[in-house]
Amino acid sequence: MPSESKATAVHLNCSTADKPGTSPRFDEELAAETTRLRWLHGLLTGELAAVDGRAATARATPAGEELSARWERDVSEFRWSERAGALRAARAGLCFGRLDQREGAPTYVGRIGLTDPADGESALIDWRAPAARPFYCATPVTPLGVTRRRHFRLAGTAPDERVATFHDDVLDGELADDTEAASDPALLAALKAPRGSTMRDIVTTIQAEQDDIIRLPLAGTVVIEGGPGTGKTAVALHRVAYLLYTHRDRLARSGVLVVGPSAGFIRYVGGVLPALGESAVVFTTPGRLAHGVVATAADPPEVARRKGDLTMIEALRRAVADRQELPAETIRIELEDVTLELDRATAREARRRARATGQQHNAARSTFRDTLGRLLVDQGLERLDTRLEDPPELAELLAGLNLPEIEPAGAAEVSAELRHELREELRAAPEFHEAVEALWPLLTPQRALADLFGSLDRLAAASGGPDHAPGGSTDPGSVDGSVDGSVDGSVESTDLSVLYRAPGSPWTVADAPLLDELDELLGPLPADAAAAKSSIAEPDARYAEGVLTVLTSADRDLAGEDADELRASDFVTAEQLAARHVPGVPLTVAERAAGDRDWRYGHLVVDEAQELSAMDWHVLLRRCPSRSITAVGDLAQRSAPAGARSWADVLGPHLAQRWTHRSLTVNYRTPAEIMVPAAAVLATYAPEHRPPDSVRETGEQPWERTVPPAELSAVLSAVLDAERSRLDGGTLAVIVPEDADPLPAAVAGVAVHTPSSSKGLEFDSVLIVDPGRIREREPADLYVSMTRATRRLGQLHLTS
Ligand SMILES: Nc1ncnc2c1ncn2[C@@H]1O[C@H](COP(=O)(O)OP(=O)(O)OP(=O)(O)O)[C@@H](O)[C@H]1O
Repeated sequence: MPSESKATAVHLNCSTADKPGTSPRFDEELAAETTRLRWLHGLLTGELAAVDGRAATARATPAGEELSARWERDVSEFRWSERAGALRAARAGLCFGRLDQREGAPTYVGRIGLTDPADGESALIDWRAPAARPFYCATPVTPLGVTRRRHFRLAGTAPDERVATFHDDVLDGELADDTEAASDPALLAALKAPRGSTMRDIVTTIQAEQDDIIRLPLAGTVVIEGGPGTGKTAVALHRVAYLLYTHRDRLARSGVLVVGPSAGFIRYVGGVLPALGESAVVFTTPGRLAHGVVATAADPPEVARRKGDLTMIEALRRAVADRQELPAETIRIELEDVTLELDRATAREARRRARATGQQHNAARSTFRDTLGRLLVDQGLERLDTRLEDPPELAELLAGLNLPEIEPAGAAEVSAELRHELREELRAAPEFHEAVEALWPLLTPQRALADLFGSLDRLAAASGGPDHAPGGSTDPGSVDGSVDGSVDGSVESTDLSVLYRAPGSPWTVADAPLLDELDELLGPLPADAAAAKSSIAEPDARYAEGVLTVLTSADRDLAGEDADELRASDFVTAEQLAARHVPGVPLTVAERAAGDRDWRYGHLVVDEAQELSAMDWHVLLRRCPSRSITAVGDLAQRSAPAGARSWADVLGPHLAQRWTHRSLTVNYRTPAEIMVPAAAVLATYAPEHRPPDSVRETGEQPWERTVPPAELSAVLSAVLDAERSRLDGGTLAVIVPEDADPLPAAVAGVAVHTPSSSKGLEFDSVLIVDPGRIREREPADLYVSMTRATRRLGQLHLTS
């Protein structure tokens, strides 16, 4: 770009009424902006070619056997490929704004930062850079040095995009008018546009109150609360992009975990971060919190409440301790010359020693088995010794003869040999192994939980209390510690019988954190642990050690003097890193993190956070030791029985007072006409919550109709036909009660949701069938359903 046009700052006060063709001056400027946009595309194309070339060169570089060379090559290839990905993602809609300052040349704001190679000056500012902040925050009252902000509307496809039109906010002294958000044409155009099947990013129109939250510091936990449509999800996702940009060195390695309410929601929002050029993100749902399990079923409310309570942590510890049993009757093990008796005292001693190791249940089993074996061999030796002794009469006679003491020749050897024989025999005895399996079984979380919920006795033992000592015994002396030594029988008992269910029942969402907690208590099966260890080749382990050293020293540089900062080694061990590193397969952080239960993320985002139970939070926080968390939610939309009634209730036990609260108040989704009846529903069950203020009106009133069930099919068919014809490329959804009867064929081809599956989503047109039933079950569900609509809402009531 020639430098004089780069420096030109034409202070033309274009009103929002300006359109191409309405003034020669406007058209001239439009052409100049398009020229500049094309120049920026040229820069991007040039950088992309250079970066692709560097990635290819790095890939082709032979690194030999030298581990540090391999590390350097891999890092280099990864970094160049990452930049190439970000450049590609930024092509569409590359530059969307311009800032004219009181001094100096105008700056251009876009989806990525670009530099002019001719002079090394910044040609385009990344929207996340501090210099771009005035684009979102400057107001006539606080102009932040900006005299004019220009929003571009682009047309065409990259690299041939053009500026179709632009709109200026004049922030300069007397010329400035205090423009309301609602009169921002770029925002209104974005809000009026028909919705697609996936969420779009909002980089071009982020509002000041949203930008404030997006740019909050990385450290600490923030709860963002706001009514439906206030942009909580959008803000949380853009905050992730901002954090990855600002703290790339730290977060791109550890990744960010985003938890959303459903798989449908994740599909809906999953494209936003890739579109912003970010990939180090893992998405999951509460039903997937346990490794290897996808739980979708729901529990009855009282069961979900109980499962979501933190008392389950202690109950599960007791349930695991209960699997470390004493035999009800003495178990006899017949060996060749002697019968061994595995009685309660022997088992108790072996259990005491195994528990004292402090290891997880599955790892501690080998101590239990080996101790039991040793005690039984001792018992066998004792029994054989006694049997070999002379009868008492003979011993008396021999004593009377007063013969000199005869040293038993090689007694020690005889005993060692005998011990060896007994040990081998015991090792080969199936009864011994059956006894070990019965008294201290190897357990997966799934088996442990299914066994627990399928047995009233086990549930009683896990409930605690004086009558239910874990470990198959009411003998108080038998409760001698736990897997981690913390079960002492003193914790208050909880009646868990409500959790009983028929064996073979599907996993529920509320089971997921319990399975994860059990995973923590049980640990891997020894075979898995051994396999994981042996699969780590020696050079890979050394490679990982090297990586860890580099990362840790880089972290130290980043962390400065702050002793509270976590280092790479706080998150991973070299062994874990090696296990995650597959030579020759450069997995992304997201891929590696998603496949690793023990991965510790650098930041955690929880969407629809009001739905999470205390147990969900408990297991999630384990994945984020830095407690760098963004939680977004709305207590008025809570329908999960174990969800949050107050943020202090769910966060207090984990974070005490160490979290902050921010609010969003403007509804960018639901038009005012729809918010009126939605607010009326809210007032019936949560009058303490203020509905958000809609940013726009559409002039279209929501409608309601009552039909007899027999006519539902015909009415639905007619209504849906009419809606389809008005969609104009937008989206339509029917929302039915959670326990609805199958819908008539008329809805074929239309997205059908329940209130819970519609959480976090939005559609241009929403039709609610049988709202009375939805409300009867959970009034918040009706509020959620009504506020999914961006344009039209209809409700079909059924006569009883
Ligand atoms: N600044 C903005 N510019 C353009 N669109 C926006 C802006 N803020 C929010 N929106 C749009 O408003 C809609 C609602 O946003 P979002 O889904 O993030 O709200 P929410 O608070 O998470 O809603 P809910 O709690 O109901 O799920 C989305 O289409 C989003 O893209």
